[in-house]
Amino acid sequence: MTADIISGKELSAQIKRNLSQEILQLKEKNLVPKLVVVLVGDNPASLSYVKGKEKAAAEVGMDSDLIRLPVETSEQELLSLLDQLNQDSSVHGILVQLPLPEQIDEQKVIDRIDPKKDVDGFHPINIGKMMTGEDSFLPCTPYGIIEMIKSKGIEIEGKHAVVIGRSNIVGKPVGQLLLNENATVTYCHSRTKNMREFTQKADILVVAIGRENYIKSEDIKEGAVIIDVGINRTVEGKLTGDVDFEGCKDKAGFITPVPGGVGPMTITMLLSNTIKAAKGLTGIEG
Ligand SMILES: NC(=O)C1=CN([C@@H]2O[C@H](COP(=O)(O)OP(=O)(O)OC[C@H]3O[C@@H](n4cnc5c(N)ncnc54)[C@H](OP(=O)(O)O)[C@@H]3O)[C@@H](O)[C@H]2O)C=CC1
Ligand SMILES: Nc1nc(=O)c2c([nH]1)NC[C@@H]1CN(c3ccc(C(=O)N[C@@H](CCC(=O)O)C(=O)O)cc3)C=[N+]21
Repeated sequence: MTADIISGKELSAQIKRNLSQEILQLKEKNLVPKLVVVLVGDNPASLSYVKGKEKAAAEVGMDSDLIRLPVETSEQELLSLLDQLNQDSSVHGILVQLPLPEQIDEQKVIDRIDPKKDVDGFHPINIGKMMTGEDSFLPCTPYGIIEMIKSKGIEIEGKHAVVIGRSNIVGKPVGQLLLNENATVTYCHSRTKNMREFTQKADILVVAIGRENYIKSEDIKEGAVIIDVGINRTVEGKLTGDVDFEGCKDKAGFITPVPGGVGPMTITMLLSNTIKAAKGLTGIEG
């Protein structure tokens, strides 16, 4: 079997065309959705993601601002900035790039963002609503993954979905969204024993660990849907995922590449959430 490759790049381009149209309509009603990204410090990987977000916002005609703060910024300074952005009615979406320097408590920062502007979907209010199935901002990476699976007409209901990784930003919420879609969900993590027994039974396998080539063809089931979230840089400086793509592509039914897979979808869903925030805050519809 040769897997059907789910291109996040192509699906993103399609979705962004629709988002551009929607923004044109909002602009006719004098609403220009605006995203503000806050980056503390100068981690090169973070800077490169943040640049990607700005570029994508410009592509769809959205306003965006990047606020860069020095690495020694105090927690109080960042919280005060968030209070200001929460108050500013021209700002619809706020994203604080993670990870933050160690003097800053990440959870305190996330908790301070107005849930109506929380386009990352990390605020406890939005996480709670996601769990109960209420309308909310869905975390961008998990949201993008569901859209990728659905774009291929793959049925999620009744499937055994296995998620490797249990971070608050990827693993936990992607399992919850798969559960909301009526999959049977298993989480694996660093304390899981005999992980291969789970991965080999997965109809849908989501890998979000951060280790190059961790999942190999012998770990997966024939015909499975393989979603590779990992972003790793090889010693040669190339981007690569957590899955051995070459080894798995002849056994899987569907597989996502890195780059060009989940990453671009994360950014696209961020744009989609920002439009949703702009509409929700102003009551203006496209
Ligand atoms: N494409 C995209 O849009 C995005 C990609 N990423 C990438 O996805 C990857 C994961 O990110 P994130 O969730 O933030 O990472 P974290 O480091 O926060 O979490 C990693 C998770 O993987 C688990 N884990 C680590 N090693 C193993 C192992 N050997 N076996 C089983 N489980 C293991 C950890 O388990 P435990 O909890 O027990 O420690 C933890 O739950 C990274 O490569 C990151 O760069 C992240 C966000 C967006
Ligand atoms: N508050 C917050 N929200 C996030 O959503 C968030 C974050 N912090 N911190 C870091 C992670 C990581 N992340 C990525 C987004 C896009 C790509 C992406 O577009 N990757 C391209 C490659 C980009 C390149 O070439 O460097 C791809 O996979 O094709 C990757 C990773 C969002 N994150």
